[in-house]
Amino acid sequence: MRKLKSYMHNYSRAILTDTGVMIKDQQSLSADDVKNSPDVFDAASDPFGDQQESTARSSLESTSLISCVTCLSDNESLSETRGGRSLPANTLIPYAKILHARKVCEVTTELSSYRDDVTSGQDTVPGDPCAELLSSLIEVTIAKPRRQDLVPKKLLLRFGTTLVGEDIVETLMQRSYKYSRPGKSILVLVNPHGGKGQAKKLFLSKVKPILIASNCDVEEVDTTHQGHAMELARTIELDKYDIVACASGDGIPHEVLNGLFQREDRAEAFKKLAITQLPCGSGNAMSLSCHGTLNPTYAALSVVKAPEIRIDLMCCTQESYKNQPRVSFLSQTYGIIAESDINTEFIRWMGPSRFELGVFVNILQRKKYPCELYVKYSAKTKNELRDHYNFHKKKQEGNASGSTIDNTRQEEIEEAQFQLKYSISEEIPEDWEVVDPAVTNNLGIFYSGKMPYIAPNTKFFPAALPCDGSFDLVLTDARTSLTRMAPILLSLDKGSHVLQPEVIHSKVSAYRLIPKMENSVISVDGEKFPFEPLQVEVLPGLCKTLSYNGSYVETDFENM
Ligand SMILES: Nc1ncnc2c1ncn2[C@@H]1O[C@H](COP(=O)(O)OP(=O)(O)OP(=O)(O)O)[C@@H](O)[C@H]1O
Repeated sequence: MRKLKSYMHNYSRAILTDTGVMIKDQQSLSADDVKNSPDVFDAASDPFGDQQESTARSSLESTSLISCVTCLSDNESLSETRGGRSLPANTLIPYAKILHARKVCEVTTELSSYRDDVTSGQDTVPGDPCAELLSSLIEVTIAKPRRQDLVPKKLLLRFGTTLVGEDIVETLMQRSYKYSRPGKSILVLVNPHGGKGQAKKLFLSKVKPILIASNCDVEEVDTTHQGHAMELARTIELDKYDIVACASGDGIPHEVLNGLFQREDRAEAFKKLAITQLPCGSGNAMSLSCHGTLNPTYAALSVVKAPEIRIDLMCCTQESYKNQPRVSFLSQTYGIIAESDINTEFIRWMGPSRFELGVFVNILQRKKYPCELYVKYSAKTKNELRDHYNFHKKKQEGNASGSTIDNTRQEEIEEAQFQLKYSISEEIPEDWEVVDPAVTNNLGIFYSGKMPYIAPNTKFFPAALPCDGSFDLVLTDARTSLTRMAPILLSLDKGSHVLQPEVIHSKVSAYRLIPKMENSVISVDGEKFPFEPLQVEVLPGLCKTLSYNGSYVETDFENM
């Protein structure tokens, strides 16, 4: 009894605004109300189901509420508290940080022991002030900033008298899920070896609480071996899930997409499931590019809130697996970048800097990676590329401007969309062009990609767009002087390396790469592939994923 009564002392009055919930002031039941109220508010268990923090600590609760809500405010001046235990008036909780809302009486009906033991099955007593208050209180779960992370936090709010009960909850949920649908069913694939063995811990301690607090159905499967995620994706029950979230690096989404690609009902699979990443690995380009973060808690919020978008995939064919092409969502690379990624596995303990070290050493050595390269261009020159980018960016913004997103609409995907236009066994098509052999015989970097960020502070493909039916190709000549290579490498964080005259940057829809070396590395989505000719073509709009702003993270390419 003490627990619920003391909790009730600390609800806040609030109003809905256009951008969020505004806290007006803190309220409490009068001592008389509490004293005279029947034991209808007695609860043996925590009425708000918060197992991590007991409501017995409610005297501390108001303090933590203060810090939580003030942290949510964008405006520092709003964070001043008035009068010790009160919530700061005029504090705004943005809808983007509201995970769930429900009426408190719904919470209490869940406490069957409370109802049965205390009320003997009776409904609330008419005229009882506490009961009336209870029926007007809303439990709102928010994602509260705590240090670097977000943690779920429950608040008890009473809204203005004109909108009460169900309407408030409905309005709150609609505004909080403007671009998404609450309560999604998520299959989480955790690679326990991902991220230097931290992935499982990160998922359980940081991600899962946010997904659960958002009322999502979460099923978790640990991958037990290489290729396991691919096997799982081949047999996933499509009706059961909305999202497959990979608590891993980029390796597990690569496997999931390939598992789905191998299904007989792949059109249905790619239509139904959104594939996303919770950044728990060492390479987390998908999360960086789509959720705009490496922090698993912020990515979890994005998974819950972000709209679904369609992105192009790239389909790879090599002689070794000619009859079963593989899909790539991120990149293919040969030369310096591939060697720096794959051949530095032995210094994995260094984390992402091992890659930079590898690139640096290879560039210092002016190592070259001769090849033949044939390309089907979408935009060959830098000017053409800019036009292509501007056109597709505008088109994409036009599509997204339709205010709220219709979550019930499923884009049709058909088997014909999986059929390749080109075969690696056939001659180079007539409308493809050969890249100047003077460059390809002295190739330094070969990197083709579909997402802007490949690592933190490495905006390698700043002109990448989710669904423009093409992908970016970046090439350099190993003969470029070190004095010219240095500024190129140093501008990778801004993405302006592609503007340097020594960097070849095009948009392509297909290519064939024929290495002219005995031994080197081809890497696809960070995984080592056979060292033999590689043909890649775009498969437009096949993959459904989640992206926090309805596109990739902003790269500012148009202003470069
Ligand atoms: N239980 C397991 N044991 C060993 N390897 C596994 C296991 N589960 C998945 N893998 C493999 O681990 C590889 C890397 O996975 P992931 O991308 O999630 O991790 P990572 O830490 O980011 O590694 P990377 O640096 O390769 O990106 C994948 O090829 C995957 O098949």
